Amino acid sequence: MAEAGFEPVELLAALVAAASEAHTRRTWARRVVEVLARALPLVRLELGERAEGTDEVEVVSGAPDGGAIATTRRRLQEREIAALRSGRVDEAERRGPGGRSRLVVPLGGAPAAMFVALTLGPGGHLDPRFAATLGEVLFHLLRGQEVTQRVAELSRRAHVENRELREQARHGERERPLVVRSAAMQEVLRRIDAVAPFDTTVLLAGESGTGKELLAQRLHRLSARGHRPMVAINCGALPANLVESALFGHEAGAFTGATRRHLGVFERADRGTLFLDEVGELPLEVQVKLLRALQSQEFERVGGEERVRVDVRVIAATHRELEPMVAAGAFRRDLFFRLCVFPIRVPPLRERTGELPALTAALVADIAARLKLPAPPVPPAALVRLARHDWPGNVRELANVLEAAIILGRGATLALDAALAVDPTPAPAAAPVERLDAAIRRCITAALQACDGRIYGPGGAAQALGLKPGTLQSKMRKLGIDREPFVRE
Ligand SMILES: Nc1ncnc2c1ncn2[C@@H]1O[C@H](COP(=O)(O)OP(=O)(O)OP(=O)(O)O)[C@@H](O)[C@H]1O
Repeated sequence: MAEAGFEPVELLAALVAAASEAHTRRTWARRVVEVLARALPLVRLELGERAEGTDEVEVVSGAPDGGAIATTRRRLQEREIAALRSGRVDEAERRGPGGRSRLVVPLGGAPAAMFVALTLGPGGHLDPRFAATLGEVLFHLLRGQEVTQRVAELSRRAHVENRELREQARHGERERPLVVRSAAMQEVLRRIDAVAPFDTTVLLAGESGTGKELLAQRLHRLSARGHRPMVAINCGALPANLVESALFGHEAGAFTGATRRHLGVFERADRGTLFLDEVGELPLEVQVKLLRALQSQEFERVGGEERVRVDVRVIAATHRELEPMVAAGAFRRDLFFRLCVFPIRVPPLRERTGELPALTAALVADIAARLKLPAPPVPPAALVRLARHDWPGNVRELANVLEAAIILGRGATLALDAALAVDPTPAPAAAPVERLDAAIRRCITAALQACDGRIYGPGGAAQALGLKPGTLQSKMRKLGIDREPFVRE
């Protein structure tokens, strides 16, 4: 059965050759349009798929001569519904000058969920029986395209996951064991361990350097996703125009310089954990996109139309108080509630100075090993010196000071005085206005040092400060000052 102007068998062979290895529906549609347009006066091709349980259809459509392929959603037309129900080709002709015909070819038998609609220009005609055969071929090509797409997707995911896990393993070698001694941090750990097995979103709030990322790593490791990657992004480290692409990725050509498709952290963390560090720094316009992605676990890459579906567990961290930001309109209330499902406050180091001896010992051992130097001993006087400091940069600052002290003492001694002398953090005493609690801390630690950690009795710290021992102890509790490092046998 030959059609005017083309050889059906050749047409079908050309379709199979062109469309069998298309990776996406859009490429598939583009290739089918190109081949059909060589044989028929094709004006437009639509590939429709009925959205389950609705009278709506997702349409991928394209026209010949390099016309763009578009994806839309619309209501099904009466004739399309009838064709899908019967599984039979429907042909509608519009008469008059420039009259066109439109064939709706159901795919996959009756009732069908998919169709291809061909709009043909004047003189275009397709025998309905040939159109039905064409439908069968297109249906099988489409199934093939879906398999190709799935295989490509699985291979891409395996590749990404592999890379992330390798990266994580490299990072893990450097990951410090968490040192926790104080009651406050033990409570933090209890909360982390309790929420870990669930996919609940966790918000870690605490000053910079308090160990939020280390805690997020523990949370991830203890979760069912622990063997998959945890991908971290610092939302404050990128200019606003790049944050969106860092989160959701971009397609090639999305903006100047985007030469290749780039996967964002959402995709890289698929089936693992996404750690959104410094979430309070997110620009408002990105906050709304983040909220949508968190709600639906779906998003579009920048410059792309394809919806990407992921399965991520989110841990967010902030050194800023988000609630005042919400009140000031700098952080979206809805996003705040989305993130603040299970908040955990990580106390600053100055509220848990009791941990200093254990933390210092662990950090000195860890840093010395990394520097390939012997670990110097930590004399009690060094601990006293450390306990007097306010640690605005928390454990990170402590680690930095210890690293400098190990280097300056060449691994033999801990050259703390020299290290603290080069500490770029302005000492509270040098600041023009000192915070009241910092000043009180200084007085108390100085008295404890002078009294060898003794509180009661004559020559005790309470007497030296002119306070009742009970009052001193309550102030120490409030400021998290521990007397242990000052005690001398
Ligand atoms: N409890 C702890 N035990 C051992 N090391 C710790 C502890 N807390 C923090 N650290 C170390 O201190 C440094 C800072 O920790 P981390 O990066 O987790 O803090 P953060 O709160 O996420 O900081 P930021 O808000 O600036 O990102 C890291 O080197 C980490 O290994």
